[in-house]
Amino acid sequence: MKLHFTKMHGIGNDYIYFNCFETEIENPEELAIRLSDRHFSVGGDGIVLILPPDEPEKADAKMRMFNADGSEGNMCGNAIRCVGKFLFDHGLVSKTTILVETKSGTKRLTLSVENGEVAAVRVNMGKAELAPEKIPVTLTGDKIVGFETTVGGEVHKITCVSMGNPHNVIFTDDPYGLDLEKIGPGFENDPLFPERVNTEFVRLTGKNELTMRVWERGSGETWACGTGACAAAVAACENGLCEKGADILVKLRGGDLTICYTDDAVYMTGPAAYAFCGEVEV
Ligand SMILES: N[C@@H](CCC[C@H](N)C(=O)O)C(=O)O
Repeated sequence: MKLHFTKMHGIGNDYIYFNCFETEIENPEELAIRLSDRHFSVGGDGIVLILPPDEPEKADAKMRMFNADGSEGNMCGNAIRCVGKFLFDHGLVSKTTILVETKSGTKRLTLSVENGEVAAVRVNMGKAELAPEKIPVTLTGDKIVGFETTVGGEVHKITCVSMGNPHNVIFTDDPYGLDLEKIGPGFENDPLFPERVNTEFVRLTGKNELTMRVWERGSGETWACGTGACAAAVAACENGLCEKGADILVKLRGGDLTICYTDDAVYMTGPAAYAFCGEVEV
């Protein structure tokens, strides 16, 4: 059986998208593992299903995302911008404010359309959760901010944030000097994080400007992570490095995102792009 796919990326965080308004995908976990392989298949950081909403009166579409190891993520910031662009370009919605159901709640997307093209997508990513049990991280207290502990076999100051999925933020002088392939798995699988964790390695590089790399649970190093950029901005504000309520420029391997952290919600703005489309035998 052949499946039509669209490969899209949000600043280099690339997923294989399936239009599930038309096609039913069985066993997405297994498909994610198979198709994400960059040597023997399409290649990507995982797969994303664009589905009809569970509650059509309340949302326009639903998204499910699967990491390259087949695990399902609750939320994906870069993918949801691509989903917004896909829905608009394929006539599945004809408006620029779109509601998309995810495993971590319904998110509101605002599309900036210039000459018929989606130039950028702003997403209300919901409230950042800092309570340890919401991450989850096996530490106690109201929040874990700049807390010194052993993780991945070494002592680090960690800041933990949930953006629907778990994030652990480390401030470091030289994110690009780190051997993430070597140290990433130690963070991801540390018993401090019972559901594993995404880890951001972040440096303050200007006023309200951060430079980061990310090691994602289930996919390894990716060129960008939308929820990770939000977590980095939240952590920077909580550690007194950036301003709450201001636009924070987050520079990732594949490009830039603008993040704004408020008490009620975190807002993420960035691009979404097509790479190619095709058919794959499954
Ligand atoms: N790349 C994503 C996050 C994908 C999910 C993550 N690896 C998880 O399992 O928590 C983003 O852009 O937010």
